[in-house]
Amino acid sequence: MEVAQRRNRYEVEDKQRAHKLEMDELRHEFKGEVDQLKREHREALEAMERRHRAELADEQTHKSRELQELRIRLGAEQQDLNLELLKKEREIQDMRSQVEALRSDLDREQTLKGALKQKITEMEATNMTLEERMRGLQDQVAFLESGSKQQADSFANMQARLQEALRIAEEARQKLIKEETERRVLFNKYQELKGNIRVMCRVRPVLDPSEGETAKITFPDTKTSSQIDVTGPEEKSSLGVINRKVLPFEFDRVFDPSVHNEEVFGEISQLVQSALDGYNVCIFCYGQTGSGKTYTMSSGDGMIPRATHMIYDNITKLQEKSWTYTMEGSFVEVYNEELHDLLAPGRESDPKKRLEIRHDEARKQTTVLNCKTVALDSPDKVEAMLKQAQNNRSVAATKANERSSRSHSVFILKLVGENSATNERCEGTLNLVDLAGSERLKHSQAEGERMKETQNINKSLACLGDVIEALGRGSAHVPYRNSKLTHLLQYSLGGNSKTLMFVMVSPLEAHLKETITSLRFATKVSYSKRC
Ligand SMILES: Nc1ncnc2c1ncn2[C@@H]1O[C@H](COP(=O)(O)OP(=O)(O)OP(=O)(O)O)[C@@H](O)[C@H]1O
Repeated sequence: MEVAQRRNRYEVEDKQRAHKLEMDELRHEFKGEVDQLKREHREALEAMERRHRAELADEQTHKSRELQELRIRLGAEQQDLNLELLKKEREIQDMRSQVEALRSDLDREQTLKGALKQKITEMEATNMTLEERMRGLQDQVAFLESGSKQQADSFANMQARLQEALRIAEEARQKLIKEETERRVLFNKYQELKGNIRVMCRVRPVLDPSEGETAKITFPDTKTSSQIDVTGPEEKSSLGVINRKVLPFEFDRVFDPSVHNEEVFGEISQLVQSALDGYNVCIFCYGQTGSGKTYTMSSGDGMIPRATHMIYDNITKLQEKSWTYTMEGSFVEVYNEELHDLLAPGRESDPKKRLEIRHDEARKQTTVLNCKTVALDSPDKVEAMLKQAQNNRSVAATKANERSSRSHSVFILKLVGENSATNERCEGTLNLVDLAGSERLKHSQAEGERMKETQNINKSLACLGDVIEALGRGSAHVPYRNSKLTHLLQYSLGGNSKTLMFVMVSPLEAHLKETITSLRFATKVSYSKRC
């Protein structure tokens, strides 16, 4: 049993060993097969990968070639499109220019159409007028053909009507001329009622604050503007009280500093009219240096240019009343009681050409022998003349120190009017006088030439005051011959002449004394006419 068991065990162990060998062999075989399969599989995979890679590379090459081609094609197409776009833009531009051209053509056409329409309207109107005229002519032809009796009647009728119209026109003209003569008489009466001597006062404005303190000047009469009140300098009473009196002055008119030359001329224009009507007129500007005499008289819009412009206007209007005027101007200066021609300076140094005053007693007219007169047939000539006189005065000023304020200048305007219908004649003179500065220099301070000048100015201004005063009082003796100025103006101061004295006043406190002296002088002149 044991042997059987052992044999069995040997057999089992043999079988196990054989099985194990078999198993190992099988395992070995299997492993070999698996490795082989793995190798084959890997190789197949690798081959497949290589193939796929190659295919992918081929595909990529193919696709990139296609892409390249596509890009090239797109680039070409883009270029074509750009070219097309440029072409279109050029076409649009061309079309725009065409539209513009068409539009301006249209505008032109429309303007042309408008003009043509207007022409047609005008031609239609002309046509109508022509048709009317033709009808009239046809009527005339018919009338002429209708027998001479009717024609003669009609002609006589027309002539009678024409004569009647001419008679009425002549009557109206005569009436107009007569009315002008009457107007002159009435106007002169009105002027005489207003006074043949008038005194007005003008206060100039302060030109700059640096001029100094202003004087206390008031204008209480706002209705008639005829009063000026000046607060005088300080005065000490007998009791030692210091006081300032208000000094009232009254004139025909007082112009405050705000008044312009235009308004001042409004007051004197009636006197200019009187000169045109054949009366002699004198307008003086009196006052201390710098008070505004030259500004009022001969500045660009002063009395002289305004007066001449007014005269030109009126002369033109008077032509329809058969009046024709000639106007002549001269400009002289009275310096140291001697006459000088401001339009021909230096001529009087020749004794034969010295200026001399000649009076025509019968005509009551004055002429200055050897004095240059200028025919003033246009306003330009007046301006040129004023400029020349101004230049000549300035030349003299450098020679004789402030000559303009130390001499009297007289602008003489002679106006001669003739009426062809009535044979009336009138001769008037307008004298516009810018007097020398009226400030009183103390004689002790002035010497030599200056003293002579001062004496002459004081004398001539006092003499002017005396003459006007004597005329105002109606005195039998008027001292014209006491000064060159009054002698020159003799026929423009007396009789039915008109005189206006402007007293010019400075607004400054520093000039207060001169202001009061000037106002007193003017009051003396003004009161005399009321006596
Ligand atoms: N009403 C005014 N309005 C404005 N400025 C004025 C007026 N009046 C005078 N003036 C000015 O005052 C200054 C002095 O005036 P203007 O020369 O007329 O004085 P005048 O009295 O003529 O002096 P003179 O005797 O020295 O010639 C000038 O500069 C002028 O322009």
